[in-house]
Amino acid sequence: MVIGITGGICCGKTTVLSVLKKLNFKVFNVDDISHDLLNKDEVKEEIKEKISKDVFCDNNIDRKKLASLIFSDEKKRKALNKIMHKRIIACMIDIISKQKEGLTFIEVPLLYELNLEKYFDEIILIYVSRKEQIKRIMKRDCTTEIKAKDMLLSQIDIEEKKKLSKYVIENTHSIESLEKDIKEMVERIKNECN
Ligand SMILES: CC(C)(COP(=O)(O)OP(=O)(O)OC[C@H]1O[C@@H](n2cnc3c(N)ncnc32)[C@H](O)[C@@H]1O)[C@@H](O)C(=O)NCCC(=O)NCCS
Ligand SMILES: Nc1ncnc2c1ncn2[C@@H]1O[C@H](COP(=O)(O)OP(=O)(O)OP(=O)(O)O)[C@@H](O)[C@H]1O
Repeated sequence: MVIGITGGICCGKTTVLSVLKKLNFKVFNVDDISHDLLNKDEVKEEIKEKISKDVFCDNNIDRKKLASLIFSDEKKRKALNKIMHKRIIACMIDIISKQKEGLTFIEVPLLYELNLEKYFDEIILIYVSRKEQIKRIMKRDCTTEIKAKDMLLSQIDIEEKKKLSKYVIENTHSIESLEKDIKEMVERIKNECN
C-alpha cells in the first residue's frame, strides 16, 4: 500500500516522514528527487536557458537563489515547473511501481496541485493553519511575512487541501503528540483499508 503525505509549505511533512522512518516504515521524499534532478546537466542547461544564469554558483544551482526567484516571479515558477514536474512524476511513478508489500509513505508537496491522487492508495494531509505556516516559514527561512505569503500563494490554500482530504494530521502540538497521532493514523488506515 502506498500512502501520499502532503500539505502546504512548512506544515511538517518532512517531520512526519522522519517519525515514520523511525517507526521503520519505508519512506521517500519527492523533494529529494527534485534536488537530484537539479544536479543533472540537461536540467541545468534548461534552467540556464529558460530561467536565469544568476541562480548558478560554479556551475551548481544555488537552491536558495532559485527558490527566491520562483516564489516572487510566477512566470519563472511556471517555467521551472515545466522543466521539473514531468521528470519528478516519472521518478515518483517508478518508485511506486516497485512497492510490492507493506506500507510505503511518499512525501509529495504538490500532490493536489499536480492531480496525482490516482497514484496513491490513501493520502494523509499534514495540517497547520495558514497563520502558523507563515510563522514557521518566517522562523525557518529567516524571512519576511510578505515573502512567506508569496510562498503560500504558489500553492493551493491549506484549507482547500483539508476539504479534499479524508485523513488529516494536525501538527500544532509537540513532536511527542505528533508521534502518537501518526501511530493512531497508521492503525486507522490499516483497519479501514483491509
Ligand atoms: C525551488 C527549489 C529549488 C527550492 O529548493 P529548497 O531545497 O530550498 O526547498 P525544497 O525543495 O525542500 O522545497 C521546499 C518546499 O517548497 C515548496 N515548493 C517547491 N517547489 C515548488 C513549486 N514549484 N511550487 C510551489 N511550491 C513549491 C514545497 O512545499 C516544498 O516542500 C526546489 O524546491 C525545486 O526545484 N522546486 C521545483 C520542483 C517542485 O515543484 N518540487 C515540488 C514537487 S511536488
Ligand atoms: N510540531 C511542531 N511544532 C513546532 N515547529 C514544528 C513542528 N513540526 C515542524 N516544525 C518546524 O516547522 C518547519 C517546517 O517543518 P518541515 O520541514 O517538517 O515541514 P515541510 O512541510 O516538510 O516543509 P517544506 O514544505 O518546506 O518541505 C521546521 O522548521 C520544523 O522544525
